[in-house]
Amino acid sequence: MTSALEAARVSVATLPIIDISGLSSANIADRKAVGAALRAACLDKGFFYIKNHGVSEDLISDVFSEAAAFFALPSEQKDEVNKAKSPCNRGYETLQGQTLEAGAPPDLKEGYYVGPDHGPDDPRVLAGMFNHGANQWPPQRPNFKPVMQAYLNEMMVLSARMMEGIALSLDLPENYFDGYNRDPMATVRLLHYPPQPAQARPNQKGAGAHTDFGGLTLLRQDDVGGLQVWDQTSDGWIHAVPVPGTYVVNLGDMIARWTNDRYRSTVHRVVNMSGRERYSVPFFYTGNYAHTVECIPTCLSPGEAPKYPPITVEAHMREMYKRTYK
Ligand SMILES: O=C(O)CCC(=O)C(=O)O
Ligand SMILES: [Fe+2]
Repeated sequence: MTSALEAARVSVATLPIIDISGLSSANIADRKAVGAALRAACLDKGFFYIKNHGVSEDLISDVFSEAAAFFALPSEQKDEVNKAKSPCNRGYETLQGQTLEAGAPPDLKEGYYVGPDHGPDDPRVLAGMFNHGANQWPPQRPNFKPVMQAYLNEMMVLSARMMEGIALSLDLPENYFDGYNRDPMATVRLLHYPPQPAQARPNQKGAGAHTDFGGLTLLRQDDVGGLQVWDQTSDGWIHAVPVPGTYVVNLGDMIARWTNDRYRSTVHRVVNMSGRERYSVPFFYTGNYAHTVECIPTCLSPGEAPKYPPITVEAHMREMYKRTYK
Protein backbone atom coordinates (compact mmCIF):
# COMPACT_ATOMS: atom_id res chain seq x y z
CA MET A 1 0.00 0.00 0.00
CA THR A 2 1.24 3.49 -0.82
CA SER A 3 1.65 5.55 2.33
CA ALA A 4 1.20 9.29 2.39
CA LEU A 5 4.91 9.60 3.19
CA GLU A 6 5.96 7.80 0.04
CA ALA A 7 4.14 10.52 -1.85
CA ALA A 8 6.80 12.99 -0.70
CA ARG A 9 9.39 11.19 -2.80
CA VAL A 10 7.70 11.42 -6.17
CA SER A 11 9.82 12.75 -8.98
CA VAL A 12 9.35 16.14 -10.57
CA ALA A 13 8.88 15.86 -14.30
CA THR A 14 7.95 18.55 -16.75
CA LEU A 15 4.53 18.45 -18.32
CA PRO A 16 4.19 20.47 -21.55
CA ILE A 17 3.03 24.09 -21.47
CA ILE A 18 0.87 24.79 -24.51
CA ASP A 19 0.24 28.32 -25.74
CA ILE A 20 -3.41 28.22 -26.79
CA SER A 21 -3.70 31.77 -28.13
CA GLY A 22 -3.77 30.31 -31.67
CA LEU A 23 -7.20 28.79 -30.96
CA SER A 24 -8.65 32.33 -31.14
CA SER A 25 -6.93 33.13 -34.44
CA ALA A 26 -8.96 33.75 -37.60
CA ASN A 27 -6.39 31.64 -39.41
CA ILE A 28 -7.18 27.91 -39.44
CA ALA A 29 -3.48 27.03 -39.66
CA ASP A 30 -2.93 28.68 -36.26
CA ARG A 31 -5.84 26.77 -34.75
CA LYS A 32 -4.60 23.49 -36.23
CA ALA A 33 -1.11 24.10 -34.84
CA VAL A 34 -2.60 24.25 -31.33
CA GLY A 35 -4.61 21.11 -32.17
CA ALA A 36 -1.36 19.31 -33.03
CA ALA A 37 0.26 20.35 -29.74
CA LEU A 38 -2.85 19.20 -27.85
CA ARG A 39 -2.77 15.88 -29.67
CA ALA A 40 0.80 15.16 -28.60
CA ALA A 41 0.02 16.04 -24.96
CA CYS A 42 -3.22 14.06 -24.93
CA LEU A 43 -1.58 10.95 -26.41
CA ASP A 44 1.21 11.20 -23.86
CA LYS A 45 0.15 11.86 -20.25
CA GLY A 46 -3.24 13.51 -20.77
CA PHE A 47 -2.06 16.25 -18.40
CA PHE A 48 -0.60 19.56 -19.58
CA TYR A 49 -0.54 23.27 -18.85
CA ILE A 50 -2.08 25.98 -20.98
CA LYS A 51 -0.97 29.60 -21.16
CA ASN A 52 -2.40 32.68 -22.92
CA HIS A 53 -5.85 31.36 -22.06
CA GLY A 54 -7.49 34.79 -21.93
CA VAL A 55 -8.96 34.53 -18.42
CA SER A 56 -8.36 37.68 -16.37
CA GLU A 57 -5.71 37.23 -13.64
CA ASP A 58 -7.57 39.81 -11.51
CA LEU A 59 -10.71 37.73 -11.65
CA ILE A 60 -8.76 34.56 -10.76
CA SER A 61 -7.21 36.30 -7.78
CA ASP A 62 -10.69 37.45 -6.64
CA VAL A 63 -11.87 33.82 -6.87
CA PHE A 64 -9.01 32.71 -4.60
CA SER A 65 -9.58 35.55 -2.08
CA GLU A 66 -13.29 34.78 -1.86
CA ALA A 67 -12.52 31.07 -1.44
CA ALA A 68 -10.01 31.69 1.37
CA ALA A 69 -12.39 34.12 3.11
CA PHE A 70 -15.24 31.63 2.92
CA PHE A 71 -13.21 28.70 4.27
CA ALA A 72 -12.01 30.94 7.14
CA LEU A 73 -15.61 31.45 8.35
CA PRO A 74 -16.70 29.63 11.51
CA SER A 75 -17.98 26.15 10.71
CA GLU A 76 -21.57 27.02 11.79
CA GLN A 77 -21.65 29.70 9.10
CA LYS A 78 -20.21 27.38 6.48
CA ASP A 79 -22.84 24.82 7.42
CA GLU A 80 -25.60 27.31 6.61
CA VAL A 81 -24.80 26.62 2.96
CA ASN A 82 -23.93 22.95 3.36
CA LYS A 83 -24.33 20.91 0.19
CA ALA A 84 -26.57 18.55 2.17
CA LYS A 85 -29.23 21.31 1.94
CA SER A 86 -29.07 21.40 -1.85
CA PRO A 87 -31.01 19.04 -4.12
CA CYS A 88 -28.36 19.58 -6.81
CA ASN A 89 -25.02 19.28 -5.01
CA ARG A 90 -24.26 22.99 -4.67
CA GLY A 91 -22.61 24.63 -1.69
CA TYR A 92 -20.20 23.71 1.06
CA GLU A 93 -18.63 20.28 1.41
CA THR A 94 -17.02 19.50 4.76
CA LEU A 95 -13.54 18.15 5.35
CA GLN A 96 -13.56 14.39 4.67
CA GLY A 97 -16.89 14.78 2.84
CA GLN A 98 -15.76 12.81 -0.23
CA THR A 99 -13.75 9.65 -0.83
CA LEU A 100 -12.23 9.91 -4.29
CA GLU A 101 -10.15 6.73 -3.95
CA ALA A 102 -12.19 3.57 -3.43
CA GLY A 103 -11.04 1.77 -0.27
CA ALA A 104 -8.98 4.73 1.04
CA PRO A 105 -10.01 6.96 3.98
CA PRO A 106 -11.98 10.16 3.17
CA ASP A 107 -10.18 13.11 1.55
CA LEU A 108 -8.46 15.79 3.67
CA LYS A 109 -10.06 18.68 1.83
CA GLU A 110 -13.09 20.92 2.20
CA GLY A 111 -14.82 22.40 -0.80
CA TYR A 112 -17.54 24.48 -2.36
CA TYR A 113 -19.52 23.67 -5.49
CA VAL A 114 -20.87 26.36 -7.80
CA GLY A 115 -22.64 25.67 -11.10
CA PRO A 116 -24.87 27.44 -13.60
CA ASP A 117 -28.03 28.70 -11.88
CA HIS A 118 -31.18 26.95 -13.07
CA GLY A 119 -34.46 28.42 -11.85
CA PRO A 120 -37.34 26.35 -10.47
CA ASP A 121 -39.21 26.61 -13.79
CA ASP A 122 -36.33 25.35 -15.90
CA PRO A 123 -37.64 22.23 -17.70
CA ARG A 124 -34.57 20.27 -16.66
CA VAL A 125 -35.16 21.11 -13.01
CA LEU A 126 -38.84 20.22 -13.34
CA ALA A 127 -37.79 16.92 -14.91
CA GLY A 128 -35.47 16.22 -11.96
CA MET A 129 -32.31 16.25 -14.08
CA PHE A 130 -29.28 15.40 -11.94
CA ASN A 131 -27.25 18.36 -10.59
CA HIS A 132 -29.49 21.00 -12.21
CA GLY A 133 -30.88 23.68 -9.92
CA ALA A 134 -29.98 26.77 -7.93
CA ASN A 135 -26.73 27.65 -6.20
CA GLN A 136 -26.38 28.45 -2.53
CA TRP A 137 -24.51 31.64 -1.70
CA PRO A 138 -22.84 32.51 1.62
CA PRO A 139 -24.66 35.57 3.02
CA GLN A 140 -21.52 36.77 4.84
CA ARG A 141 -19.65 37.33 1.55
CA PRO A 142 -21.61 39.65 -0.79
CA ASN A 143 -18.96 39.50 -3.53
CA PHE A 144 -18.77 35.71 -3.58
CA LYS A 145 -21.75 35.30 -5.94
CA PRO A 146 -20.79 37.88 -8.61
CA VAL A 147 -17.15 36.75 -8.60
CA MET A 148 -18.03 33.06 -8.98
CA GLN A 149 -20.65 33.76 -11.65
CA ALA A 150 -18.22 35.89 -13.66
CA TYR A 151 -15.59 33.17 -13.36
CA LEU A 152 -17.98 30.40 -14.37
CA ASN A 153 -18.96 32.38 -17.46
CA GLU A 154 -15.35 33.00 -18.53
CA MET A 155 -14.46 29.36 -17.98
CA MET A 156 -17.43 28.18 -20.06
CA VAL A 157 -16.08 30.17 -23.01
CA LEU A 158 -12.54 28.87 -22.54
CA SER A 159 -13.73 25.25 -22.18
CA ALA A 160 -15.84 25.36 -25.35
CA ARG A 161 -12.80 26.76 -27.20
CA MET A 162 -10.64 23.98 -25.76
CA MET A 163 -13.16 21.38 -26.98
CA GLU A 164 -12.81 22.86 -30.49
CA GLY A 165 -9.06 22.40 -30.10
CA ILE A 166 -9.57 18.81 -28.97
CA ALA A 167 -11.77 18.21 -32.05
CA LEU A 168 -8.96 19.54 -34.29
CA SER A 169 -6.46 17.39 -32.42
CA LEU A 170 -8.50 14.34 -33.46
CA ASP A 171 -8.77 15.49 -37.09
CA LEU A 172 -12.47 16.15 -36.60
CA PRO A 173 -14.42 19.24 -37.70
CA GLU A 174 -14.00 22.00 -35.11
CA ASN A 175 -17.74 21.90 -34.39
CA TYR A 176 -17.76 18.15 -33.66
CA PHE A 177 -18.57 18.71 -29.97
CA ASP A 178 -21.22 21.42 -30.53
CA GLY A 179 -24.01 19.22 -29.13
CA TYR A 180 -21.98 18.64 -26.00
CA ASN A 181 -21.05 22.33 -25.76
CA ARG A 182 -24.69 23.49 -26.06
CA ASP A 183 -26.09 24.83 -22.80
CA PRO A 184 -23.40 22.98 -20.88
CA MET A 185 -23.10 22.02 -17.24
CA ALA A 186 -19.91 22.80 -15.39
CA THR A 187 -18.70 23.16 -11.86
CA VAL A 188 -16.40 25.67 -10.23
CA ARG A 189 -15.02 23.76 -7.27
CA LEU A 190 -13.23 25.71 -4.56
CA LEU A 191 -10.91 23.50 -2.56
CA HIS A 192 -8.98 24.00 0.67
CA TYR A 193 -6.41 21.46 1.82
CA PRO A 194 -5.10 21.86 5.35
CA PRO A 195 -1.47 20.69 5.76
CA GLN A 196 -1.26 16.89 5.78
CA PRO A 197 -1.58 16.12 9.51
CA ALA A 198 1.05 13.92 11.19
CA GLN A 199 -1.77 11.79 12.61
CA ALA A 200 -3.47 11.20 9.24
CA ARG A 201 -4.68 7.63 8.76
CA PRO A 202 -2.49 5.39 6.60
CA ASN A 203 -3.11 6.17 2.94
CA GLN A 204 -5.22 9.24 3.80
CA LYS A 205 -4.53 12.06 1.35
CA GLY A 206 -5.77 15.52 0.42
CA ALA A 207 -7.53 13.95 -2.55
CA GLY A 208 -7.36 10.19 -3.12
CA ALA A 209 -6.22 8.82 -6.47
CA HIS A 210 -8.98 9.25 -9.05
CA THR A 211 -9.84 10.20 -12.61
CA ASP A 212 -12.10 13.16 -13.33
CA PHE A 213 -15.64 12.42 -14.38
CA GLY A 214 -16.35 15.00 -17.07
CA GLY A 215 -14.89 16.12 -20.38
CA LEU A 216 -12.13 18.53 -19.45
CA THR A 217 -10.81 19.83 -16.15
CA LEU A 218 -9.05 23.21 -16.03
CA LEU A 219 -7.36 23.62 -12.69
CA ARG A 220 -5.93 26.71 -11.14
CA GLN A 221 -3.72 26.07 -8.14
CA ASP A 222 -1.91 28.36 -5.72
CA ASP A 223 1.88 28.23 -5.25
CA VAL A 224 1.89 25.45 -2.62
CA GLY A 225 1.95 22.35 -4.84
CA GLY A 226 0.82 18.84 -4.03
CA LEU A 227 -0.97 17.69 -7.19
CA GLN A 228 0.49 14.42 -8.44
CA VAL A 229 -0.16 12.71 -11.74
CA TRP A 230 0.21 9.00 -12.47
CA ASP A 231 2.76 8.39 -15.20
CA GLN A 232 2.32 5.07 -17.00
CA THR A 233 5.72 5.36 -18.65
CA SER A 234 7.75 5.62 -15.45
CA ASP A 235 5.18 3.69 -13.40
CA GLY A 236 5.24 6.38 -10.72
CA TRP A 237 3.78 9.68 -9.56
CA ILE A 238 5.03 12.97 -10.94
CA HIS A 239 4.37 16.45 -9.56
CA ALA A 240 2.23 18.91 -11.49
CA VAL A 241 4.12 21.84 -9.99
CA PRO A 242 2.46 25.27 -9.84
CA VAL A 243 3.30 27.39 -12.89
CA PRO A 244 2.11 31.02 -12.49
CA GLY A 245 -0.43 32.25 -15.03
CA THR A 246 -1.32 28.77 -16.32
CA TYR A 247 -4.06 26.21 -15.97
CA VAL A 248 -3.36 22.54 -15.49
CA VAL A 249 -5.62 20.76 -17.95
CA ASN A 250 -6.53 17.12 -17.76
CA LEU A 251 -8.84 14.89 -19.73
CA GLY A 252 -11.82 13.37 -17.97
CA ASP A 253 -13.57 10.03 -18.39
CA MET A 254 -15.79 11.23 -21.24
CA ILE A 255 -12.76 11.89 -23.47
CA ALA A 256 -11.55 8.37 -22.78
CA ARG A 257 -14.98 7.05 -23.81
CA TRP A 258 -15.09 9.19 -26.96
CA THR A 259 -11.62 8.15 -28.06
CA ASN A 260 -11.70 4.49 -26.94
CA ASP A 261 -8.84 5.33 -24.57
CA ARG A 262 -6.58 6.78 -27.27
CA TYR A 263 -6.74 9.83 -25.02
CA ARG A 264 -6.73 8.68 -21.41
CA SER A 265 -8.37 9.98 -18.31
CA THR A 266 -5.26 10.10 -16.16
CA VAL A 267 -5.24 9.18 -12.47
CA HIS A 268 -4.14 11.96 -10.13
CA ARG A 269 -4.21 12.78 -6.43
CA VAL A 270 -3.24 15.50 -3.97
CA VAL A 271 -0.91 15.21 -0.98
CA ASN A 272 -0.25 18.49 0.75
CA MET A 273 3.12 17.85 2.39
CA SER A 274 4.03 21.57 2.39
CA GLY A 275 3.02 22.34 5.96
CA ARG A 276 0.94 25.23 4.51
CA GLU A 277 -2.71 25.66 3.63
CA ARG A 278 -3.32 24.85 -0.03
CA TYR A 279 -6.10 26.30 -2.18
CA SER A 280 -7.05 25.15 -5.66
CA VAL A 281 -9.95 25.76 -8.02
CA PRO A 282 -10.70 22.99 -10.51
CA PHE A 283 -13.26 23.80 -13.20
CA PHE A 284 -15.04 20.70 -14.39
CA TYR A 285 -16.55 21.01 -17.84
CA THR A 286 -19.21 18.31 -18.07
CA GLY A 287 -21.24 19.48 -21.06
CA ASN A 288 -24.88 19.06 -21.97
CA TYR A 289 -26.44 16.42 -19.69
CA ALA A 290 -28.77 15.09 -22.40
CA HIS A 291 -25.88 14.53 -24.79
CA THR A 292 -24.83 10.94 -25.51
CA VAL A 293 -21.11 10.23 -25.29
CA GLU A 294 -20.12 7.40 -27.60
CA CYS A 295 -17.02 6.17 -29.35
CA ILE A 296 -15.95 8.46 -32.22
CA PRO A 297 -15.85 6.25 -35.35
CA THR A 298 -12.45 7.58 -36.43
CA CYS A 299 -11.02 6.49 -33.06
CA LEU A 300 -11.51 2.82 -33.97
CA SER A 301 -9.05 0.82 -36.07
CA PRO A 302 -10.55 -1.72 -38.48
CA GLY A 303 -11.92 -4.60 -36.40
CA GLU A 304 -11.58 -2.73 -33.11
CA ALA A 305 -14.67 -2.68 -30.85
CA PRO A 306 -15.68 0.23 -28.59
CA LYS A 307 -14.64 -0.45 -24.98
CA TYR A 308 -17.50 1.56 -23.52
CA PRO A 309 -21.19 1.55 -24.37
CA PRO A 310 -22.83 4.88 -25.25
CA ILE A 311 -23.98 6.79 -22.16
CA THR A 312 -25.63 10.12 -21.53
CA VAL A 313 -23.65 12.71 -19.61
CA GLU A 314 -26.35 12.65 -16.97
CA ALA A 315 -26.21 8.87 -16.42
CA HIS A 316 -22.43 8.93 -16.22
CA MET A 317 -22.36 11.82 -13.73
CA ARG A 318 -24.98 10.20 -11.53
CA GLU A 319 -22.92 7.04 -11.34
CA MET A 320 -19.69 8.87 -10.51
CA TYR A 321 -21.29 10.87 -7.69
CA LYS A 322 -22.77 7.65 -6.31
CA ARG A 323 -19.33 6.07 -6.24
CA THR A 324 -17.53 8.88 -4.42
CA TYR A 325 -20.22 10.17 -2.02
CA LYS A 326 -21.86 8.08 0.66
O1 LIG B 1 -6.66 20.27 -5.98
C1 LIG B 1 -6.16 19.76 -6.97
O2 LIG B 1 -5.04 20.10 -7.38
C2 LIG B 1 -6.85 18.66 -7.71
C3 LIG B 1 -8.29 18.44 -7.32
C4 LIG B 1 -8.90 17.33 -8.07
O3 LIG B 1 -8.24 16.49 -8.63
C5 LIG B 1 -10.37 17.22 -8.17
O4 LIG B 1 -11.10 17.95 -7.46
O5 LIG B 1 -10.84 16.41 -8.99
FE1 LIG C 1 -9.40 15.47 -10.08
